[in-house]
Amino acid sequence: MAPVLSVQGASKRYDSGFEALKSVDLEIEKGEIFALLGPNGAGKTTLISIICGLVNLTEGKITVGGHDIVRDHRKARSMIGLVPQELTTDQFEKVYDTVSFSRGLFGKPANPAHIERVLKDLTLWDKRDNQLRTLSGGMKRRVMIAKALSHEPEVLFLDEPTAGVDVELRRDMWEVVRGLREAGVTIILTTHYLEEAEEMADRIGVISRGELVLVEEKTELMRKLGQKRLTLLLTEPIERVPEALAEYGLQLSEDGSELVYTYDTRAERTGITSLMTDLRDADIRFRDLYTEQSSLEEIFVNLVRERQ
Ligand SMILES: Nc1ncnc2c1ncn2[C@@H]1O[C@H](COP(=O)(O)OP(=O)(O)OP(=O)(O)O)[C@@H](O)[C@H]1O
Repeated sequence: MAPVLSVQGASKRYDSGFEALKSVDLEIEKGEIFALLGPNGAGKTTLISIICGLVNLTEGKITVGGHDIVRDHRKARSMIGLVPQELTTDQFEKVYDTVSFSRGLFGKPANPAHIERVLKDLTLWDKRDNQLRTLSGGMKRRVMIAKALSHEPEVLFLDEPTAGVDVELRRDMWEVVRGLREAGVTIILTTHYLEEAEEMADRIGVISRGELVLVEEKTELMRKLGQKRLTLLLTEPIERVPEALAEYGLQLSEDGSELVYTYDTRAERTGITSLMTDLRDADIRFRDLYTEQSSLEEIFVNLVRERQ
């Protein structure tokens, strides 16, 4: 199946001469949730803005639903919904009116049944006659999503959907996004919250200094790049790690009762078997052990650091 979004060799040089994007290639399949991660200034907003037609492409080719974003701008744009970070709506307007007005901006004929479905999906139907200023922050965010969905786009961009919201609202937003995916919408979100990417995305792209340094299935990314930590709870505390075990780079807890061994799950040999033998030879015994996989956050920090 043809990808719903195709980005080929996309580069952006701002008038200042600054190269904000360097030949980015990316394909998004229909129905995916794709998370674009990157530190401040990495180029996330630039990429989204180009796809949405807000910033001009310097080089490359981008299609949305097969439509070229430059040559066939209107068609491409009509397939995209964009939920900006900021709430940009007249606070005195009513929910229903602002959502159906957004649809009109795309030159689409009125479709009350669609607006009703969108509002119901986002549990806004009961609030349809409320002025926006009377809604909670979470409800206002839902209205922004409803507006972006009003013209039946195939791809929805969410720019930092949960920036600065509390934990409860964040979980609520995740539910909304999952529901949208079930309804067949392809979702591309940018986030600083790794927990968010870890929780929701099917695939993750990491952008750093204008380069898409990695695109990977989330589970594969965790598996491939993840380091594991093996913690041994010692029977008797020790004062220091014996010289004979130096090669393992073990970390001893302050009270001397836990030893931590970090190993790479990608490596052919993890070194665990020989560590066990060497521990026995050094007469270090343990009463229990557990392993932990590093979080996406650690993976991400390591990856970006490697590139700097
Ligand atoms: N109009 C512009 N002219 C010149 N440089 C720009 C312009 N807009 C953005 N940049 C630069 O391009 C780089 C990428 O910016 P962009 O906003 O795409 O980053 P981002 O990944 O979205 O960051 P954030 O997470 O902070 O939103 C930054 O270094 C920024 O200063």
